[in-house]
Amino acid sequence: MITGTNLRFAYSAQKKFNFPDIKCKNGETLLILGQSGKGKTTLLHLLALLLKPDSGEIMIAGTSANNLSSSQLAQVRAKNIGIIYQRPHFVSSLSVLDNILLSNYLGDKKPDKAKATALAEQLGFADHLSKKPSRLSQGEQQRVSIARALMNNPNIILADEPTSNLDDNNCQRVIELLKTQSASIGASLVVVTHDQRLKDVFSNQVFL
Ligand SMILES: Nc1ncnc2c1ncn2[C@@H]1O[C@H](COP(=O)(O)OP(=O)(O)OP(=O)(O)O)[C@@H](O)[C@H]1O
Repeated sequence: MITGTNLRFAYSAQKKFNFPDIKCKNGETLLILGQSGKGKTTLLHLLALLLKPDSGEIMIAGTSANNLSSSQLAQVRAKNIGIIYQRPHFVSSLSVLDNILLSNYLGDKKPDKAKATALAEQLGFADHLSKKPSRLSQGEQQRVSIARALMNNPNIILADEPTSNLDDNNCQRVIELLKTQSASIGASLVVVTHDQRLKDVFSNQVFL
């Protein structure tokens, strides 16, 4: 479960955010909708413990992130959270498969090639596993980043605009996969987006 309570964050005196409270229990989904510039990525990065709020509290699996050191925050993140970034960051010299397996290394786990291959098949990019990420289309890269986020069976999956580069077919496929995967491992799934196509497929919603 992840909660964000009374979260405030400012980039500057002019750019301040006061976010609504967030709660997503294990096995549940939450859609956070907002137009461009409303702070969706900022909120997701706060929930991912990549940014520190000026006030308020984030609780991850019953532990408050307040007062944790940077190395403790990194540990909580690696153990609990799978993040799908708005723009995927890959190691360009590694293959798609090795980029996915990096999650296992970073999470202190043995590389699980069978799982990476199974996810690639489910997400429709199994033919590209040996290629360099730069040879894939944006939509394909987005699906690779989803596989990478799911590799360590996270308790919490945070997705930043996971469907924005996808056509309707792939949009449906990706959302189904995210929902099925998070339900099967009992994870909380939090999606931030401005993609109105997702409005009807998530029952819990928060608007920024
Ligand atoms: N590092 C930063 N320093 C200063 N301002 C920033 C920084 N990052 C984001 N902002 C500003 O904060 C606001 C919210 O940005 P954020 O990326 O969270 O919005 P968003 O809702 O995700 O937008 P989009 O849908 O366009 O990605 C924007 O006006 C942005 O310019």
